[in-house]
Amino acid sequence: MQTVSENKSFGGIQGVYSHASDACGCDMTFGLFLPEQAAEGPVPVLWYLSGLTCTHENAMVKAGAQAWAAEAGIALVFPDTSPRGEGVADDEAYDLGKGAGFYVNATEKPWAPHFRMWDYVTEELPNIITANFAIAEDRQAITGHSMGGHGALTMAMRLPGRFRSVSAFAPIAHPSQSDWGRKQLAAYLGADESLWAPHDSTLLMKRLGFDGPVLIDQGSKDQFLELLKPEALAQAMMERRQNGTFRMQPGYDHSYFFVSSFMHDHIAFHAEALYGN
Ligand SMILES: N[C@@H](CCC(=O)N[C@@H](CS)C(=O)NCC(=O)O)C(=O)O
Repeated sequence: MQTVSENKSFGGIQGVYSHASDACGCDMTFGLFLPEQAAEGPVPVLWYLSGLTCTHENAMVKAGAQAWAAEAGIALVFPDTSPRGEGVADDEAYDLGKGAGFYVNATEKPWAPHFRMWDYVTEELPNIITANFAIAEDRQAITGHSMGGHGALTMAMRLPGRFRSVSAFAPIAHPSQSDWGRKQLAAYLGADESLWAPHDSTLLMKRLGFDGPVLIDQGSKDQFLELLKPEALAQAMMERRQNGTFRMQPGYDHSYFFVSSFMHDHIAFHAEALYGN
């Protein structure tokens, strides 16, 4: 693992690190904020998964999360959204290929050799951060924005016991029924839609739910509402009687101005779950 940069931030350190990834078969870069409490011993961690077109950097510089994470004594991890590098397949469209890994393990050409973001985020990167930093493995929570909200929700529901709480900002909530989903799941996983279901939060909510608290925020003026399908997830949460809160936030769009407006709420929500018994 190489240190790309380390900057003091709110008493802690905002680092950027790169490493050779076995899962993705290329070099990967991630951001990690460690609060100053990490000097005393392992701290809880909140994963933040980003959306389409993002790298590790967007949320790290625009979500305004470090101040609240420092206050709560929580580390933040900002993974990249896809494999990178010259030998990695890509598409001209912004919503497929690089910057659009959709947090799945691709099985189809030309994506299969590198696009293994599910394994990267759920297996390889957790091992790297717990081996190298003062992170409490038994106190993890996860959140994300848009495609990252989709990743956070699917990981939380499919890995019971891993995360104490899950939240999402404007998640892609029902990708198997959306143009933000059908195209990508077909490209990465093939035409058999039964293989898409484990990557659809609405279907997972109906089938599995989450054994912990859920918080979803969605802007009412989000320009991608028709693609995100928040009402499908809200309905599934009700049907499941899921422990959770779904908030429509009047007037907010899809941007990081929306994400940063509610970041304090999300970190406080996760802190309660992470510091409880
Ligand atoms: N570029 C696309 C939208 C992509 C987009 O909105 N990406 C969101 C996540 S889905 C984002 O976080 N973009 C990067 C940023 O705002 O920093 C478009 O204009 O249609």
